[in-house]
Amino acid sequence: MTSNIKIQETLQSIQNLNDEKMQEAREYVNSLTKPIGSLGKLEELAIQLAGITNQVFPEVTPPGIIVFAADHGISEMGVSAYPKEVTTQMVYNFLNGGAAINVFAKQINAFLKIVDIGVAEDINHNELINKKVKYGTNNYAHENAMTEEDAKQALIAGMDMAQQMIEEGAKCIIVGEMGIGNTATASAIVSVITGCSVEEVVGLGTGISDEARNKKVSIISKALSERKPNRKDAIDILTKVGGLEIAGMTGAIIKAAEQRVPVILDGFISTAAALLAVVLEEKVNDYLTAGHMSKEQGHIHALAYLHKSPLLELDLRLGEGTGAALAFPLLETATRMMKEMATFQSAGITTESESSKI
Ligand SMILES: O=C(O)c1ccc[n+]([C@@H]2O[C@H](COP(=O)([O-])O)[C@@H](O)[C@H]2O)c1
Ligand SMILES: Cc1cc2nc[nH]c2cc1C
Repeated sequence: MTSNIKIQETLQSIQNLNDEKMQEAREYVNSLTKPIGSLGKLEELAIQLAGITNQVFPEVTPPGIIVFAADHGISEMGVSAYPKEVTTQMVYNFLNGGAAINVFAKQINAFLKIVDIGVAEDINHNELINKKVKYGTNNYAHENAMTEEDAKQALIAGMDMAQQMIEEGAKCIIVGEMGIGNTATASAIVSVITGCSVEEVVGLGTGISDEARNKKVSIISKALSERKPNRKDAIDILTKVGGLEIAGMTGAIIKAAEQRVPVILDGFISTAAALLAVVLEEKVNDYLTAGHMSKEQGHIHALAYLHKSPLLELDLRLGEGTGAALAFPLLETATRMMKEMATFQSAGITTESESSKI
C-alpha cells in the first residue's frame, strides 16, 4: 500500500462523535447526586468521552504514552538554550527511567514507549523503538526540512505506534516529544496554520534570552517567507518547515481518532501536531483534550485555534508528555464519576424539579 493510500484510508475512516451516546451521558450526568452542572468541566469530559468511545461508562485506563524524539536542523541557528546532542542524551535518560515522564508515567500506571523517529545519532538500547525516518531534519532556514515522502513516512510511523499501543490495551493516548529546537519548528507550524504572526507565537523554549528570542523570530519569519508552506496542506507544512517527532505525533493523533480512543495533548509542540491533524481532517478535533497550558507563549494561540481550554495550568514547559500525564487522572475521575456516583433516584434525594412542584 502506498503511503498516500494508508494515510487517506485512516483519515476517511474518522467518524463524528456519537451524538446519541453524548445525549445519554448528558442525561445520566444530570441524574447524579449533585446540582446540575456543578462538576463543571468534568461533566463535559464525561460527555465527550461517551461520544468518543460510544460508551456512556467508558474506560480510560491504562493510558499509553508515546514519546517521539527527533532532531532539528534549525537547532544549528542558536534557537535553543541547549545543544542538539541533548536530544540523544535525553533519549537515553528516558530509556534508563530517569526523566520526569518516567516518574509521571509510573504514577498513573501508563504504558510508555520511546520512539526514535529522527534523532541525529544512532541509539542502541533494547527498549528503544526504532522508527528513524532520517537523521534529523534539514535546516529549513536554507532548504526544505524533509521530502514529502519522509513526512508521510513519519506520519505513518506515528499511526503505527498508536495502533500498537491500542492493540496492547491503551484506552487513552498521550502524545509527548523530545527534540532540541522543536519550539522553533512548532512556532513556524502554528503561525502558518493559525495566521498568528511569528512574533506572537515564538517563545523562550528551553529558556533563551529575549535577545535570542528576537533572533529566533527573524529566522522563522525569513524561513516562512522563503519556504511558503500552504496553510491548508499539512504534508506541505511538514515538508517545508516540519519536524519528524511532530509528524509522528500527528500520525498517532489521527490513528487514535480513527480508533475512537481519546487523546490528551501535552504542551506547545504536541498542540502544533494536533493543528496539523485537524488540517488533515477536522473531525479529529473532537477526540482531543488539552492537558495543560504551557508557559510557551504561542500555546494559547494554538489552543484557541482548536477551541480548547486546558485542564491544568501549572507553568510547565517541559514537554515529554508530562503535562498530559498530570492531567490524565482528571479523565479517569470523569469516568469514575459516571460509574460510581449515586443517582438522585438510587440515593432517594429530591431533585430540583421535584422540589419546585411542591
Ligand atoms: O511542551 C512545551 O510546551 C515545551 C515548551 C518548551 C520546551 N519544551 C521542550 O524543550 C525542547 C524544545 O525547546 P527548544 O528551546 O530547544 O526549542 C523540546 O525537547 C520540548 O520537549 C516543551
Ligand atoms: C534537559 C532537557 C530535558 C527535556 N525534556 C524535554 N525537553 C527537554 C529539554 C532539555 C534541555
